[in-house]
Amino acid sequence: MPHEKIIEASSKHPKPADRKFTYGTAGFRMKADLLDPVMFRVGLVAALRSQKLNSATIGVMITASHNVPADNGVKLVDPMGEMLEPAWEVYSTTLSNAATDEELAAEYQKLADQLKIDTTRSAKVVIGRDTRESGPALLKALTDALDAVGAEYEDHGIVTTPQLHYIVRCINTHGLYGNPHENGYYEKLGDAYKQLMKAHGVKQPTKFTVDCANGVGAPALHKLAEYIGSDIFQVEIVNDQINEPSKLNFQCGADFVKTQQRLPPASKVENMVRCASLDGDADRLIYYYNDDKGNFRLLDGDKIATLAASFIGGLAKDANIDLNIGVVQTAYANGSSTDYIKKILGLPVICTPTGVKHLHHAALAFDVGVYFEANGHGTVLFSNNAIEKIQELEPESPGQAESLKKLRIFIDLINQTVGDALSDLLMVEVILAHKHWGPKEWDNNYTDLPNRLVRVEVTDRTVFKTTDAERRLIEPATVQKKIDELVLKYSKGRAFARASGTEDAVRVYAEAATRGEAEELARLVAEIVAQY
Ligand SMILES: CC(=O)N[C@H]1[C@@H](OP(=O)(O)O)O[C@H](CO)[C@@H](O)[C@@H]1O
Ligand SMILES: [Mg+2]
Repeated sequence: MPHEKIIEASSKHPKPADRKFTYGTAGFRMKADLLDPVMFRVGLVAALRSQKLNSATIGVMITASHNVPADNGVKLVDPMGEMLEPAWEVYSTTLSNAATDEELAAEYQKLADQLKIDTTRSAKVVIGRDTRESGPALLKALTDALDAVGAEYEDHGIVTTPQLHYIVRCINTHGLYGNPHENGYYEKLGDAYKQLMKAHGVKQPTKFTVDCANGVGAPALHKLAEYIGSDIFQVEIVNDQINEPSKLNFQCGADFVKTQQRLPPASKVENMVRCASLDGDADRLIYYYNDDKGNFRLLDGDKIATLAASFIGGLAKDANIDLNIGVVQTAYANGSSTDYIKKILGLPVICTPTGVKHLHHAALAFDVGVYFEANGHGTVLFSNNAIEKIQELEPESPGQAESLKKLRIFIDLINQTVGDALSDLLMVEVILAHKHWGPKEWDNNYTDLPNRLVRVEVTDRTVFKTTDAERRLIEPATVQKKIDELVLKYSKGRAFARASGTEDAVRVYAEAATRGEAEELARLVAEIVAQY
């Protein structure tokens, strides 16, 4: 029992008395200078998690995604590369809030006893971090904890968040999912892309621009592009200044483009050229372009989801294989995208609360579950049943054989563990090349309803409680009735208000038939919310 070692090591990473930490939607995330004690405690949790799961390898990713450079954070990755099991979010919160070193050691033992964990068995952890300056010091706090409890660990250095998720799954499937390192990731995705792009009748892709948010996606995309080769992947990489930490996510990246609805100032592109932006840890992707009149056009997570669903549905049809394909969205999805999926693609749509763990879980119900949040967080999940069907079906014609082969390769192209901006980028490029589409043709699938997302400061956001996948408020009691009355006044009007899980605010979303009505509906709903 490493009781004394935990106390001795923890004393180097004291918790401030006035701080309460919570493992939220995306792990722990805060100002980097507050994170040291949390990192130490997360190390203890990771070791316990591994020991609980028969010494399976657990991932620890040090990142704060699209947040400002002064922030950092940490999230745990479960053995199949998925998000941490929710019950362990609570355990992580409890350990992180132990007031003293002695209390921490006691809470550690209490958790081990409660979960019947043999703390003498081996614990295995792999670590990754993004490009933030605070990363190395936080890594030390983490490894101090792992050393105190005798855990084995491998530091994979600066990698994207999805790459760490991929590495964890590779290790725990003994290489079945792929070679458990960064180069294995490039080989797996790059080989799939090359095979799909060299298939019969595929249009050679034109050059496009990718904004890497001055984050870890930049070195990763450079390496991926080098592996694939410029003959079939012509990309101009911008905002790749990872050696200037203050530039991370600054005036660039997927979050900037989605929220500001404009090009990053540093991106100089001609009209009708497709562009993409990653976020700071490369787990979110947004496409966009300036149309022939120079107007900015966003191709967000909804557009990526509908493109993927349409292509996979078409491949399944041509392969004459019966797959239950569905799309998972949140309330933020544009109403036009939901209508397109249901009425044009003829596919079911499930709406879940915000947060990829909810969408990921819902997508598992399908043979092929396409899930994306509007902000570009998402992937495509193929169930084991679907993979077996695709692998085993005997084609009866050359056309069917070709489509089945593409479906099989497509499974390798997509990171099945978590939303992955680089994997999603390759997927979009493959689909556009197969359809001979540019951004305009893609955009023409459906037209977004004008919409507005507003951030409202309130006294206490926790009084706002929702139901029906966060689409309706149950508390404060009168608010939803007022929203409903307002919505009725607008053609194609829709609006909702929900407490943010990552910021101290309430978010209001509204859409309507015209830009003016959407803005007015959002403003009026925000005024109601702001009274609380
Ligand atoms: C409108 C919006 O983009 N909300 C984001 C944001 O959640 P909020 O609960 O809305 O703060 O952060 C989540 C974690 O990154 C992400 O899953 C979600 O899509
Ligand atoms: Mg991110």
